[in-house]
Amino acid sequence: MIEVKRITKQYGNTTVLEECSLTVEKGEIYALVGVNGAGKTTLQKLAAGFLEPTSGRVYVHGMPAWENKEEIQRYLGSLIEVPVFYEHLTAEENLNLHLEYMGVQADVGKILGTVGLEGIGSKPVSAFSLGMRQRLAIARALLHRPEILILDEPFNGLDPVAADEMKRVLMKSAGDGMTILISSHILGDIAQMADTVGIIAGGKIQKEFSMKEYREKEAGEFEREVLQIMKGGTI
Ligand SMILES: Nc1ncnc2c1ncn2[C@@H]1O[C@H](COP(=O)(O)OP(=O)(O)OP(=O)(O)O)[C@@H](O)[C@H]1O
Repeated sequence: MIEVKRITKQYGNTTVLEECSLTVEKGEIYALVGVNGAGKTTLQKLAAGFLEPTSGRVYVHGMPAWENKEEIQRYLGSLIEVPVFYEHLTAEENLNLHLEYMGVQADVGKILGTVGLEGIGSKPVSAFSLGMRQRLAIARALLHRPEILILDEPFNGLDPVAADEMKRVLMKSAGDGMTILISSHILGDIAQMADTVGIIAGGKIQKEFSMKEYREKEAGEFEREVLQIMKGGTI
């Protein structure tokens, strides 16, 4: 569903990604892990069609993402960087406007319930806490039941209960066939929910972990290996 093929991305003279490739299959949760500045957000923006690659291509739903950046939004839900809302409007009004923009219909009340914002009522978004904004952003990403979800640090600002609920929602969605590309610094979250974990370093995916295999290993083995790679060691 997402195919990153030998992508290079430069900002001016700085090369952030260099001949980077990865594939995310239908129904898979693929997690990107890497140190600050490794290029996780850049890669997710390229996959969402928000950035033009310097070279190489990303294919989403079989289409080159940048060349079809408007078309692919029908298949995509995304939460990348700080979500922007109409601050003076309620959660429901914001979601209804999003539906209008996407030209689709969905049950706004139901999705607000899914992210724990049921009964939020007439409070404007300007009065939301960080966690409430994050929940609303996840609701917006899920709203039109996209085939593909791209989430950059979606658990930021969520309390442990909300983060746990969100993980369950995402795992259920993937079980129903949704393809998810996610980034997170919280290795415990990643270990729990991802099918595949890609460590990004030096502009490339340095190692991929199949989590099925790691779940059968000794507890803590995954975290130990990831940290070792991120610190520049070898295993
Ligand atoms: N618009 C931009 N112009 C110039 N440089 C940029 C731009 N966006 C990102 N960068 C640089 O690209 C590199 C990768 O940034 P990116 O945000 O993709 O990393 P990240 O892995 O998501 O980091 P973090 O874990 O801190 O969120 C960083 O060195 C960053 O400074």
